[in-house]
Amino acid sequence: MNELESRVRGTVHIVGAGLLGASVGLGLRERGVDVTLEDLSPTAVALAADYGAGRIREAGDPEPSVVVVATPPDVVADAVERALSEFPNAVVTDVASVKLAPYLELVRRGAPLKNYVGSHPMAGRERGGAIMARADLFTARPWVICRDRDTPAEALSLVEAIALDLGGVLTEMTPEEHDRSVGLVSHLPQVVSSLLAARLVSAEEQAIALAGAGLRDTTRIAASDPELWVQILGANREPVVALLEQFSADVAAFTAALRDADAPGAKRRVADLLASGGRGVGRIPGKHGSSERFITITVLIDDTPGELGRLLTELGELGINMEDLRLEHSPGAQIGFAEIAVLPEAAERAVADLTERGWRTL
Ligand SMILES: NC(=O)C1=CN([C@@H]2O[C@H](COP(=O)(O)OP(=O)(O)OC[C@H]3O[C@@H](n4cnc5c(N)ncnc54)[C@H](O)[C@@H]3O)[C@@H](O)[C@H]2O)C=CC1
Ligand SMILES: O=C(O)C(=O)Cc1ccc(O)cc1
Repeated sequence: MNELESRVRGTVHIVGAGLLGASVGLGLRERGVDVTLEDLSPTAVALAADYGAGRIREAGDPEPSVVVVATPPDVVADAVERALSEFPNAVVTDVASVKLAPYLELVRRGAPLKNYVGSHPMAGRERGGAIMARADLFTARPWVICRDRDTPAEALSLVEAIALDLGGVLTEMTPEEHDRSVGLVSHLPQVVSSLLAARLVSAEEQAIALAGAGLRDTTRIAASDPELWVQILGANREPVVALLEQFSADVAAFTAALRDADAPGAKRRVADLLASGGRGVGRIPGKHGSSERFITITVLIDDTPGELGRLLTELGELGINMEDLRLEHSPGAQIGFAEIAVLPEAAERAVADLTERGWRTL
């Protein structure tokens, strides 16, 4: 294995060896860090060890310098409290999707929180378990750190070292700021996506057959684990309920305007609401963390072996820097669509060069 340098000193112990725990373990192992694993489920911990996320912790192992709690949110406070008492010299962090409820619970129990620094990597997948883990899950993704006024610098820097080793982009917030923010950018989208996708359950087959990228884009996260999300939403209900109430008011205003679309001013209300959606999308950070937008060129590719490879080779030959790539299949047709994102200034030349080489673009 080609080992990279690590900023982490000592052993990292991971409690909860599922998607997040095993991904942290895999990334740190790639950098040569000594990682030990623990899970309530013997199968889960053995799986994570088999995938290379670390070794199962045994009696007599050295005390870790850092403990990463990656259990489901409802037992995070238990696991953090236990780690703080079992390893009094270690820094304990967690990766739970909510930050205020576990923190308040730890305060309520009177846990010694000097060595606890809550954190949350903004990266995940729709399905849990070590089998879905990836060493590069956190690359270029925000990693929120909730430090306290009393957090010692060494404790903070150990948690930051893990986040940075895994390619995360550090962001400091209070637990309240964190929960309000993820309520908007992660929890509300989850509910909206799930409810939208739920409309499809009883839909006619012929309607579903017409579905394309628009529906897929707006429902991708609806396939997420309901059990995890019941916990996340329950723990962050206050901000999420407020956001859902605002969202419901928007839906009601939109519905009223559309119902009376011929009334004076109604078309403008519909247009304004749609346009504000466009402005919102424009604020979502792009691949490089800025709100720079790319232009997507769609290239038609025959559904034959090697066609995509040929396209990628030719893009390289033409010196076209691809910022993102997505593949779509046309239902029922022997054709695929390669959606290539490029910088706006490169788009015109890319289309011209590809067309000259015989590619069909949309
Ligand atoms: N799934 C996602 O996309 C993301 C999840 N998170 C957070 O990461 C944490 C873990 O989530 P996932 O890895 O997706 O779940 P997961 O279900 O893949 O893994 C959780 C693991 O914790 C184990 N576990 C449960 N209770 C335990 C206990 N008391 N002691 C030790 N192990 C225990 C389970 O057996 C399981 O293997 C959650 O707090 C979640 O909010 C954070 C970012 C993204
Ligand atoms: O799909 C996405 O945008 C995600 O990155 C998913 C996700 C789910 C839960 C989290 O706590 C953080 C991230």
